[in-house]
Amino acid sequence: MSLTEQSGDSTTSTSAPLLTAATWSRWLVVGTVVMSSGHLIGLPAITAPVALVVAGVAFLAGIPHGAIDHLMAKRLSGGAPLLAVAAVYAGAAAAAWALLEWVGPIALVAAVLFSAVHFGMGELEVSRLLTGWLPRRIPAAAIVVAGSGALVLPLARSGDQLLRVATAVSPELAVLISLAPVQIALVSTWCVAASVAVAAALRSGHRTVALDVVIIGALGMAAPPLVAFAVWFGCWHALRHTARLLTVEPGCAALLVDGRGRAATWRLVRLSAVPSLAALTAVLALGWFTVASPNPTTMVAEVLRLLLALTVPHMVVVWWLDFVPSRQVHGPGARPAAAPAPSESRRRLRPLPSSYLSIATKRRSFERPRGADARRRHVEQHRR
Ligand SMILES: CC1=C(/C=C/C(C)=C/C=C/C(C)=C/C=O)C(C)(C)CCC1
Ligand SMILES: [Fe+2]
Repeated sequence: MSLTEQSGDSTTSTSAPLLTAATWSRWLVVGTVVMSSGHLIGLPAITAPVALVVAGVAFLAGIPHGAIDHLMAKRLSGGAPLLAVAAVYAGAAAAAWALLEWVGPIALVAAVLFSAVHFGMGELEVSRLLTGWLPRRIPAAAIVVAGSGALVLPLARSGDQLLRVATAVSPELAVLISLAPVQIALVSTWCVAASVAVAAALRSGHRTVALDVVIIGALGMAAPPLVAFAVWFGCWHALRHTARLLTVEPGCAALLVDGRGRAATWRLVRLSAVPSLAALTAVLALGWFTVASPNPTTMVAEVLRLLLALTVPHMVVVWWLDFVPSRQVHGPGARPAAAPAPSESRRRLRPLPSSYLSIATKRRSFERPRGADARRRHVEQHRR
C-alpha cells in the first residue's frame, strides 16, 4: 500500500484537495518520524534548538486553518451579521481565557480534553470523506481517540521541552503529566483505541484509515514530544482541515464542482489572508515580547493561554460544522440530489455530511464495485 492509496475511489475533482492534503500530511509526518529515528542507526539526533525551530514553524503553519471560522459560523447561524458572529467568537475566547487564567489547572485539563476530541473528530470526519466509510459507534469512538494520538502520546512522554512549556502554562499540569500512572493510562488508552480502530478499518477494507492511525502512533512515539505535536498540528490537522474547508465553503465548493480546483484554492487563500495575517502578526509580536521579556516564562504562559483560549471558539465552530446538514452550510437548495436523506444519516447519531465531498465520495465508493454480488458486499462493508 502506498501513502497515496485510498480505500474508496475518491478521484472526483471535489475529493482531489483532500486526497492531496492526506498524501502530503502522511509524507511530512513520515519524514519527521524518519528524521527523528535517525539516531537509532547512528545518524545525529535532532538537537534541542532545531526541535524548537521546527516546532515553532509547524505551530505557525497551523494557525491559518481557523481563519475562516467566522464565515463558517455566519453560515451555520443562518446568516447572522458578521459583527455579531465576531463578537460571540471573541466573547467565547475571552470567557475561555478568563477560565484558564483564574480557574487554573481544571480549566486547562478541560481545554486539553476538548482539544483531543477536536483533533480526533477531525480524523474521523476526514476518514469518512476519504473513504466513505461510516463506522459504527465503537470503531468511530476508537478512531476519535486514536486520532488524538499526536497530543495524547507526546503529553504522556512529556520530555524536557514539553514539560518546560507545560510548566509555564501550569505547574500543576506539568506535575500531572509527569505521574507514571497518568502516563501509563494515557498510553494504554491510546493503544487500546488504536488496536480497535486498526482492526475495524482493516476488517472493513479501509486500509488507509488503519495506516493513518499507525502513522500518528509512530509520530507520537518516535519524534521529540513537542515536535510530534507541533508537526502533526501544522502539517496534518491544519492541512487536512483546510482541504476540507475547500469543499465546505460554498464558493470554493462550487468552483471545485466545476473542476476549477486552483480557483477554489485561491478563493480560500483570499478569504483567509487578512485573518491569518492578523493572527500571525499577533502571535509573532507576542513571541517577540516573550523573548525580550525580563520574565520569559510568565510571558510564554500568557501567550499559550491566549492561544488555547482562541482555539475554544474554533473547536465549537468545527464541531458545529461536523454536526449540521450540508444545506445549512451551503445554503438552501444547494445540497446535491444524491445526498442521503437526513433521517437516514441521523441513524446511529452519525454526523450529517457537511460537504459536497462527503456526498461525492460516498456516492462514488458505493458505485465502484461492478456486479451485483460485489456491490452487495461493498454496501455491507460500509454499513459495518
Ligand atoms: C497545554 C500544553 C499543550 C497543549 C496544547 C493544546 C491542547 C493545543 C490545542 C490546540 C487546538 C485545539 C487547536 C485547534 O485546531 C502542549 C502544546 C502540548 C504543550 C504542553 C502544554
Ligand atoms: Fe483545528
